Amino acid sequence: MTTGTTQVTKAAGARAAETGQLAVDVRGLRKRYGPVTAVDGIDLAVPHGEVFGILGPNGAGKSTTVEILQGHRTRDGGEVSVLGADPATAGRDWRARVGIVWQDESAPAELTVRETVSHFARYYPHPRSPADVLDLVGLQEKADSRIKALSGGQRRRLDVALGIIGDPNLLLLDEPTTGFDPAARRQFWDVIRALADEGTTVVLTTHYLQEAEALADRIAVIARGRVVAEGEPAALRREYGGEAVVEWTEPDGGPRDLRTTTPTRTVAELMSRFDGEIPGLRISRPSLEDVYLRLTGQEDGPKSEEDER
Ligand SMILES: Nc1ncnc2c1ncn2[C@@H]1O[C@H](COP(=O)(O)OP(=O)(O)OP(=O)(O)O)[C@@H](O)[C@H]1O
Repeated sequence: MTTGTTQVTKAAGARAAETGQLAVDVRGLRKRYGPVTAVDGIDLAVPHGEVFGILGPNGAGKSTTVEILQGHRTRDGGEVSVLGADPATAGRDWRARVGIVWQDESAPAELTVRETVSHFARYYPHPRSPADVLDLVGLQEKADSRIKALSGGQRRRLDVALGIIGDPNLLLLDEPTTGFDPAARRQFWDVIRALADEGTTVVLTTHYLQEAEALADRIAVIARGRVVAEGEPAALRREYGGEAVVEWTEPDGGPRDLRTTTPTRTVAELMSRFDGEIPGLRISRPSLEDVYLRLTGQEDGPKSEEDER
């Protein structure tokens, strides 16, 4: 359910989209910490209404990038426009339109969930209704629970509730599900999808490939402070996936495999050679995980949900 205010601000987002203005427009972003180059010339273009994933291994420069978008970190170079303003100098009105999900929001443990959300709503000129927000994040049944009694996953959903109570046009999330168990992670994804369905632009960082693939319309893969690939998950797989592998078993029992960009032709040739079923036929394509590992040059691979069980 959306409030009247939500419709008005989302309509403003749609108008910006019509005029071709991007929600996030970053060009040549650079940031150093002493001798360490954390961000080394990043470009990002996120249209209104998109869920955009910044994916990369530890230390790639994701948090630094998002903190600059939030206006919480200075940059050394490049141009940054977020909802049409430079975060380094944007004022209060801009802050009210950008939702930030803090980790470990310092909400008073003795307050109830409803009291906390209602309290934070007062900071914003056009807040959403606290009841709608609790509904959206799936905390309506916990509305009268004290914060100290929430589970970790519920606590994180409260953090999201506080990030969206001001009815932002853009939500910026830095590694929102780190430390979640698989069930909590899936519930959290549902919350993000619900926001996206309402038209909220979402930029989130993650080092979980599966999370980026599940949520993002487009992904920027970053490594060592640079964007190494960008596009829709399926397009990335197509573009960087390379060849398919066709495997089969010869009549003498010998296993065979062939790397090819035309697996259909290979199978057609095999069909003309074999009478009936081709023994042991298997066609595999590189997964997005294979692509990600190659792009980021990781030896030990990205984290998966399984690692955290
Ligand atoms: N305040 C800081 N002072 C000095 N170096 C920093 C600081 N913050 C980050 N760095 C360094 O900058 C690089 C990028 O860090 P950043 O936190 O942006 O990466 P990240 O992709 O978010 O990593 P993670 O997934 O581990 O959070 C790393 O080498 C990191 O050690």
